[in-house]
Amino acid sequence: MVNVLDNNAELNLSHSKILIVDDQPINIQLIYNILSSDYSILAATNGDQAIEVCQNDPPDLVLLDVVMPNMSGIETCVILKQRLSTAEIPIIFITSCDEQDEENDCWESGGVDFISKPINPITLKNRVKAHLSLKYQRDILNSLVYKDDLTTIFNRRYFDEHIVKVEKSANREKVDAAVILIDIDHFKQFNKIYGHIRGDITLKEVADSIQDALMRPSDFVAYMGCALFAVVLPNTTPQGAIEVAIRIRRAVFACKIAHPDSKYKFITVSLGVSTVFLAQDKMVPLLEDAEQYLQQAKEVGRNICKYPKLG
Ligand SMILES: Nc1nc2c(ncn2[C@@H]2O[C@H](COP(=O)(O)OP(=O)(O)OP(=O)(O)O)[C@@H](O)[C@H]2O)c(=O)[nH]1
Repeated sequence: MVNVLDNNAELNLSHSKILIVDDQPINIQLIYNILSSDYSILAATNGDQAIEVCQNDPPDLVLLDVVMPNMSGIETCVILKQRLSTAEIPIIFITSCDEQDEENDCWESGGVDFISKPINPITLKNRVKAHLSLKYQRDILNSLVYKDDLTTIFNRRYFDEHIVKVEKSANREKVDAAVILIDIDHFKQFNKIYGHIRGDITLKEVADSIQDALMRPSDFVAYMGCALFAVVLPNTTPQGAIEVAIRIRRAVFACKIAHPDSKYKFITVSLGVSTVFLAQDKMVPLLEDAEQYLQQAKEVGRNICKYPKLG
């Protein structure tokens, strides 16, 4: 069990990644010189680039210049806070202005702190360390609350809380989203043959192969209990979701975990895919829908994906 209140937390901060966002390369260089001996540094010279980096390679902290051409730091922060995959990244503003209005904008847009220019290296180092420590401790708490002990992937509680956000955001922004339900076939029999300890190891192996089949940082898989897994794919077309489901089915089969009582002779999974279509005006309960397709997959012989007809 990890000790959340461990005073040695700073030992782990050296793995932290910090994104510096400033339209002036000389300012990036200045901050880089102060922090690069303690942390890994990423850099972006405008808001669009910063958002792209946060989505594809999420940093532990962003140092964001307020005044930038095209998209300001405040606008960039608002977008990062709106998106599910980037909302939790702490943002410290770097500001050259000492007006109260700008300070208020920094807080209101979702920043956790701000540092005034000219930068005092000691202040920068201490603020960064303080916010990384907070994030580190929050990550540990989240992992205790939201991770499944056996499989180490997300648990049912995480799924329940996040599916609501994904469904709402898909309907509000009129983007696609999908859920894939995955059930291990004839697992009762597998436990009977090999025992529960081997069964547990197999659950972990299946969880790992599903996780490895997911390519985007915003995708996630949760263990729902009873050999059932749920994958959530925000911002994914129905066609894309079906491709992921097929990839998962193949990945699990490719593990070649012997199962003498299966007609395929190896552990297989059945999958049900449910999708929210772009611009659809009614809310589709993704989980219930996926459950029906999973049932169909079980009925037609297992080791298969079932999904809605594409229009
Ligand atoms: N080893 C192990 N087994 C578990 C765990 N949780 C649930 N199971 C077993 O997983 C099996 C799930 O069975 P079901 O999904 O109902 O049925 P099945 O035998 O897989 O058959 P089909 O799903 O119809 O292919 C049950 O036998 C549970 O006891 C666990 O944490 N560890």
